[in-house]
Amino acid sequence: MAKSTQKKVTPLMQQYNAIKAKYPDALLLFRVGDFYETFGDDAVKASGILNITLTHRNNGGDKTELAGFPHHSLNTYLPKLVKAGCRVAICDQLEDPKMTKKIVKRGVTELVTPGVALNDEVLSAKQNNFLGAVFFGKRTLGVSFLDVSTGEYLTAQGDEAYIDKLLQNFAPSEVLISKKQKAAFATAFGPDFHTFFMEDWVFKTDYAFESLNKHFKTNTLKGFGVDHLEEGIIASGAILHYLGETQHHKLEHISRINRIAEDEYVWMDRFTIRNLELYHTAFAKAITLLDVIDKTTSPMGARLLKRWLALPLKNVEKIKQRHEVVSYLLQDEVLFEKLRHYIKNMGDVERLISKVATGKVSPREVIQLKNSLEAMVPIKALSLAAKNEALQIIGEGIHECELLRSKIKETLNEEAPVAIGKGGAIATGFHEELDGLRDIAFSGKDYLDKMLERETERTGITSLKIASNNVFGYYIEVRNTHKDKVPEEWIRKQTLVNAERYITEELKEYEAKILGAEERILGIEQQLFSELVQWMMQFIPQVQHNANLVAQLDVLASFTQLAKDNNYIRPVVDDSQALTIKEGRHPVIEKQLPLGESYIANDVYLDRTSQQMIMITGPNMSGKSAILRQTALIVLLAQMGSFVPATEAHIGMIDKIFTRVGASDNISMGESTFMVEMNETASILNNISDRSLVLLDEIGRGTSTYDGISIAWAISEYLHEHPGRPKTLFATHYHELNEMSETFERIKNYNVSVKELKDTVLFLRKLVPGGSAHSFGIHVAKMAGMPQQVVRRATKMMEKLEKSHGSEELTGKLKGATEDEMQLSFFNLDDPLLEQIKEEILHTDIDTLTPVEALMKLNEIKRMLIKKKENNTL
Ligand SMILES: Nc1ncnc2c1ncn2[C@@H]1O[C@H](COP(=O)(O)OP(=O)(O)OP(=O)(O)O)[C@@H](O)[C@H]1O
Repeated sequence: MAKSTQKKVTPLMQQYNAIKAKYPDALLLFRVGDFYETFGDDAVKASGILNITLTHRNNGGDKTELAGFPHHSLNTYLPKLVKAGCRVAICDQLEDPKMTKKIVKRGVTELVTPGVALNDEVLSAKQNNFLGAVFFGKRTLGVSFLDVSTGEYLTAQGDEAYIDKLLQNFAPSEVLISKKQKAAFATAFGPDFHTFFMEDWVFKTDYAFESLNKHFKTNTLKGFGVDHLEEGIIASGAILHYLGETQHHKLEHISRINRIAEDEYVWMDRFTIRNLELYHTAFAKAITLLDVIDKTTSPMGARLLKRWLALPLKNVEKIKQRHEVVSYLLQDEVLFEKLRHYIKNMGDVERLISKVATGKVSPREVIQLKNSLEAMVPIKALSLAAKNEALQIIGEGIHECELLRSKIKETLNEEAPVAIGKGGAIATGFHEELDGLRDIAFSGKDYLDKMLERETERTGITSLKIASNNVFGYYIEVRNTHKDKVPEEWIRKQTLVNAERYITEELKEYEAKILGAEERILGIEQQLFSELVQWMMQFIPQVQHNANLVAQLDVLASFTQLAKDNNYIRPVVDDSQALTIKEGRHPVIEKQLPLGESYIANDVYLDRTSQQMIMITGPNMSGKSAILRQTALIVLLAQMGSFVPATEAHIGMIDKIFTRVGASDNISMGESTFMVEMNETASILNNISDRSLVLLDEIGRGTSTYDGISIAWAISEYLHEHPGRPKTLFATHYHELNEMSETFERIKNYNVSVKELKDTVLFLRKLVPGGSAHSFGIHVAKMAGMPQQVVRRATKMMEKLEKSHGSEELTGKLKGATEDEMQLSFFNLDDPLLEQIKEEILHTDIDTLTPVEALMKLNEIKRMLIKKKENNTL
């Protein structure tokens, strides 16, 4: 393309080149007549993604690639381009080609990017589509999220782990970053986000505060409770700037900005969210918790449920309120069914009202909005009548929007079309002139018949005919036999062999009217509709408020349905410190068991005084992970306000949930699996509180057995001795860890029971007190279909190993290591290298050392020792 500009270029291509130069990183859809065309590299890309024909046009001697599609197919093709990750600039004709002799004026009217989309085909009903921005400040990081399709605008700031967690929760489709911080972002959050880099000056404090105040028409952001979040606001400012750049200027629906209040929600880091498979899984087809619990019937409800799942509450009173509502709805079946019925019939009010704000709403959608608002009237009445405080509060909050509804009703036709240009949007009786024009345009035949009748009677001519043709327009035809009866005022237009054609004053007027009528009808309809939409803007906050309340009702009704369908019970969440779950089940696994099999429920009890840590041993596949995860999921469900899969659950409020799975699948990231595992674990050890729930699954698995056991032992010891006394479940293959309960009083051993048959094991999946004697990996290998030969050989090898390296030997050593013995013997050696190591350790300030640093140091020492060993053997 660049080359072609130097040669002789057509005016159209000159215009194209000028516009393209302004949007170099976007795919430009260039409207030419009835088509959107793409040229050059854009054409190659578009034809590949859209599977449309790529042709060439000879452009001043240069061959330029060309691919296009009809303009009315934009809704089909645009989503495909955006979903493929393209930024798409839509360049339209800004004037009517008929009105100009020169080249039509064109300009970009919208830049659609993955994070800024309003098109229903690009959006998914059940999911928010967030645009994110991240700013690395000197003290802290700022983050902001905006869903332009719903108007939700959020900000927060905190350390890297917190921002990481939020990015995971809100899963933005696009993240804005300053060009200068490109590398910092990639290092901190990895390569998985769709990013866009902007000039550094956009990320400035003054500019951000100014932009937000200007947008909200405020002098300060204090009213939103975000004015102290400087880094967060910088990120939010970048988002507003980006909206301007992408030609999104109608943003009335973004009426407030909210702080994501970190302290109100249960902390879960990204590993935990991933491990618990809350809303995404490692395998695309696997079922998530969200899939199982989502019984919402409105898109707003579905989106809010995901938010509640990502941000479970810590406030015991609020949690209780939600449980109250579910209890109430369970017991008042009639109310519940009615509420569900009305919510189900509701459109996506939140997105509909955003479309009003952005001026992209169609007449049919306005009718949908009205119908949804009508459904809110009974919802309000039902909620108010309920004998439940939380429901009543919701009922009180719902605006009936009567004025809005009646105005829409009187303005629009109930059967309004999808596009205003199709006509018939405005209701009959709303606009006198419009009605008159419609009469003329649509009841023309009737009018002419009446005129014919009148003129026949007046003139006494029996064979009169009124018709029209392209050349002469409307006329009255008189056969020659009646020529003498023609009134004087009729003007002759055309003479035929047997007849004369005339025009009358009335017919002339009628003709003028009818010719302009259709065009005029469309003009008036368009104007009335845009006046209506403009007028509706004042109701945006009310409608958004309603949408939010209905979303809450929908989620609470969804919890009710879930409890009904799956036999969940009401948990007790309070400020106590213990966790009691009786006959708990895994909400996802229990739905996936083969027909005829039932889930084996298990009890779990944890507290800070007698049973702080449970060491769960058991063979592979016995159900250890399931017990760990179900415990976390039950706590999560309870604290988001849902009932839980158990027969009893008493939960002393949990403020943080950590889960770690050994040897997770991060090998592809390049770090050694073990190091990743240790990094992940270290971040737990640094963040635990006295209300934390820690789940460790096979930690230490990523290294050799001895290393693994030592690490697992050290971590357990640390957690036991930590003043927070976090409640911990530790699943492990290493039955050697059972020895710990002898030394550490709050560690208790349990195992997932199995029955050993002649040469196989039967999984009973029951958690019972006591450790297990050995692991059963070989049995599982056999079950998995390993050849007999391999299984036999493995059994032999194990027997041999157990004889020569009794596991008692190892645990004995480990226990001994807690005394000073080993350290003394180590430091007594007077080798120069060991002397160096000794100095190194003595100069280490243990109080300020993080667990990761400790591991690095240990690794360093190990390397020195290995080197020495190699030198000695040489
Ligand atoms: N309580 C239960 N009732 C019925 N089936 C269960 C139960 N617990 C687990 N299962 C089934 O057993 C499978 C293995 O469970 P799980 O992954 O928890 O075992 P594990 O002991 O952690 O194994 P590994 O040590 O190999 O990780 C599950 O996928 C599930 O299908």
